[in-house]
Amino acid sequence: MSEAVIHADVAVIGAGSAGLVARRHALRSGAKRVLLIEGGPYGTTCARVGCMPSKLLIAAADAAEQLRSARMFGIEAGSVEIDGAAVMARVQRERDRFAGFAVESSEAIDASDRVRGWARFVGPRSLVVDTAEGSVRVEARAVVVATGSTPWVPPGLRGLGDRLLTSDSVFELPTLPRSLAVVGAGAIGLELGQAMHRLGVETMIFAKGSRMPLVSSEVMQGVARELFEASLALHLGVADVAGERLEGDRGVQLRWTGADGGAREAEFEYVLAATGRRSQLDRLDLGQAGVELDAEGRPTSWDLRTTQIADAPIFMAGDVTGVRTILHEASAEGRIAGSNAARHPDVRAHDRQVPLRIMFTDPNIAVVGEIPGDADERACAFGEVDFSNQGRARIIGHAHGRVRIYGRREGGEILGAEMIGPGAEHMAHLLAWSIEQGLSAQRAVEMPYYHPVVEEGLRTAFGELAKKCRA
Ligand SMILES: Cc1cc2nc3c(=O)[nH]c(=O)nc-3n(C[C@H](O)[C@H](O)[C@H](O)COP(=O)(O)OP(=O)(O)OC[C@H]3O[C@@H](n4cnc5c(N)ncnc54)[C@H](O)[C@@H]3O)c2cc1C
Ligand SMILES: NC(=O)c1ccc[n+]([C@@H]2O[C@H](COP(=O)([O-])OP(=O)(O)OC[C@H]3O[C@@H](n4cnc5c(N)ncnc54)[C@H](O)[C@@H]3O)[C@@H](O)[C@H]2O)c1
Repeated sequence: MSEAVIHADVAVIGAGSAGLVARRHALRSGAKRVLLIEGGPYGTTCARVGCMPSKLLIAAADAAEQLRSARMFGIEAGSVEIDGAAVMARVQRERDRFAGFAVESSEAIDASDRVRGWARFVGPRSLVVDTAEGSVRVEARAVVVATGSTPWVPPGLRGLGDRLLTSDSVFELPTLPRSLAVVGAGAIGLELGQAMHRLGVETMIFAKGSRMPLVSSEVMQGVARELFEASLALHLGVADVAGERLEGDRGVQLRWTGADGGAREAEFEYVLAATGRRSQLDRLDLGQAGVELDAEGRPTSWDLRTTQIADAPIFMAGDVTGVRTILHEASAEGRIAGSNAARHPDVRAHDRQVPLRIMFTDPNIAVVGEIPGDADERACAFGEVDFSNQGRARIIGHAHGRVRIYGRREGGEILGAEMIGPGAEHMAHLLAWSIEQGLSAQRAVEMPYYHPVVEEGLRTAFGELAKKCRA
């Protein structure tokens, strides 16, 4: 039987955040027919298993923490009782609401412009999609690969069966676990590990690396380690983390080698692998598209400003690139990829936004723009503020953390910032917008600052930076 063939101007593989935006922008840029191909569930990673459920769990943890910390203000809230089933029910209810909107936006697309199944390349412009009804051939003038990423689990944890969690499954738990080993201290490990700890789950966090995420200078590394090690059972620099599923309800026996070289073990009800994510390229057979691939199957050439793979009629956007693996960058890349795919071969380079990353831990960790290394010391300077003595931070009982703002010595242009502290998620936005506007440290000091707010700390750091710069 011959395969059905669908002709399209642009084929978008993946109905996640990047793919949905790419489809819209391909249509806006003149494509007449855009085909959206999705192999998994609609609803997007962000809404189903990513940004939204993780922030919902953190919101519950923050509520518990606020009650506990009320004592500092002379308020006795009594013992904090956590109803794990109710916590997870709210996470799931609100998550379903968010994911429902994303499902609706996919299902609103005309059925003839959608295919459900896993796509693979059979040529630079040709795909085969394995659908429930058989395979479909797609011929497109250009293709957008927006296939996202999936959790990676180290071999030592793969045999844990029903007691192994990843971010794909943890939000499905009917109630909070009694105890949890979180393997990985990146964005997922620290956000979820801290939330679980605050929700009364006996939590230990382990990571192979010995550095804290996002911040790069040694000073900020020190601040991050000190703050998080003081409040969490955080074990950095461990090796050989491996587990064994125990019988019945006993959970998991986890073994690891501590940073001091000593062998350790402990029992946990569940293990959460938060050990990084891998681009979903495996099903795609990109080699068949004539794209040059490295040893890990990734394209050797991808342009951040055009999103094009080498000079192929193929564009790549979102987590699959493995470069800027966060939501607003997936959307930005979707916009570029969609419009360039529609215009191909008239491919245009777009300026990318100032990098901005935020971890929703308490305190927040954030990094904005470019962080100069030690080698750039002659051209760049920094100004700092320590939040342990900052007015508003002391008032609200969150007097910890530090902000370091970097700028160019010649002219004082603000380049970037590393921050750990109260409200860093908001201050990071101010900084990102300032950098986008080309603001100098001298001008930033002259901006309005209400009193008393944590942003006054930024003025202190801008002031110190301005003194080190020539106007
Ligand atoms: C726990 C967690 C918390 C996060 N928190 C934040 C946060 O607070 N802020 C933030 O900015 N980012 C956060 N992120 C990251 C953010 O979720 C991602 O950057 C974003 O969702 C990536 O979108 P995407 O479109 O690239 O991928 P996805 O939304 O994963 O879409 C890819 C789609 O492609 C489909 N697909 C794959 N291969 C094929 C194929 N061969 N054929 C057909 N379809 C295919 C998949 O099924 C999937 O639906 C978080 C991620 C996680 C896991
Ligand atoms: N707030 C946010 O923006 C946010 C929140 C959550 C997730 N995310 C996205 O999800 C991505 C993935 O997050 P992640 O935390 O899984 O990855 P990550 O790469 O940030 O961190 C991986 C961690 O796992 C550890 N690790 C790796 N292999 C190990 C092993 N074999 N044994 C022990 N430890 C090991 C590393 O040392 C590191 O601490 C992030 O990079 C980000 O793009 C973003």
